[in-house]
Amino acid sequence: MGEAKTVIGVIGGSGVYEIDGLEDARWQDVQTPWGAPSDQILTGRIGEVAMAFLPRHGRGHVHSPSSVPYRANIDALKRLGVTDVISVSACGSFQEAMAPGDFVIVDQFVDRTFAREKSFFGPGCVAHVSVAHPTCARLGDACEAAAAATGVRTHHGGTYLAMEGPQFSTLAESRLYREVWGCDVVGMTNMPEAKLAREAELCYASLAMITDYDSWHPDHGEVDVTEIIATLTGNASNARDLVARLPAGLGPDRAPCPCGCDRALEFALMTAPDKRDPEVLARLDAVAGRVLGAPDKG
Ligand SMILES: CSC[C@H]1O[C@H](OP(=O)(O)O)[C@H](O)[C@@H]1O
Ligand SMILES: Nc1ncnc2[nH]cnc12
Repeated sequence: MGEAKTVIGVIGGSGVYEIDGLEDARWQDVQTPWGAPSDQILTGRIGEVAMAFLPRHGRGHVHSPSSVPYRANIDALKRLGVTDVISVSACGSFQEAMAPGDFVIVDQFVDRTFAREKSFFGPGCVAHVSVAHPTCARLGDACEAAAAATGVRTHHGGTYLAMEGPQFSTLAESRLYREVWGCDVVGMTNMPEAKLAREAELCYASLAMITDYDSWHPDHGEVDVTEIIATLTGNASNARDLVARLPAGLGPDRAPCPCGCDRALEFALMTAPDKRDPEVLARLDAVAGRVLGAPDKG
């Protein structure tokens, strides 16, 4: 058996609709059993490492946080052979020290979203994976090393409050998330994305780009899109710079994930083999193919 190869998937959030330095670049359609992804996927390589880039909201920002086809996006990346997913996201900050322009390598989430499909599994094939540690430490460390090379101030570790949106938080919510729940950043998209990546046995790291102080900060007033776009315009190139440095850090040859992200389904399937629905199994061919084996053609 050949050695496993790294394939980096990048999900670009608000303000990040392209990546730099890609050779042999080509936009391609990817079909999935969960519908169409947010857009075509840009594939190519940086040096010896294969890359796949997907703009989360689509080019031209056509999807709202609630309408992003999260399952199709993760399935499509898995189908392309992606092993490691870097999510890039614009976020509000709940911490004075996490200032607009900074990066945060997020490692925990509070999921307050409620109007999204959150699992690949369900009736016909039930599974329960652990998301106690929802991000990959190895990939997070690689992001931190790449971030250090960009020179951007970077905070290692932080809790991301995922809200449904599309409206920003009320002042009372902003204070609750900051003062009572102790969250560090707020955004609208990393859930269920991170949970689905875990179900698909993909390593997942989240790079938050701080764009604002949400609404709690007495000196900064309430957040609005104009402020966010102004910050993104000045800083999105830093995220692209970080992404372009990742392949050199991760390298082309891939050892099994020390955190076990790539084996998340090992003991997760609950439905007895003779009770599993063949149609449901067929939809799981990419995300759970490793544990389910080839679908039954009969
Ligand atoms: C443009 S402001 C709100 C918007 O920006 C963030 O998107 P993403 O996480 O994809 O960078 C936030 O989650 C909202 O969707
Ligand atoms: N303050 C904020 N709340 C939610 N999502 C955001 N994305 C960027 N800033 C945000």
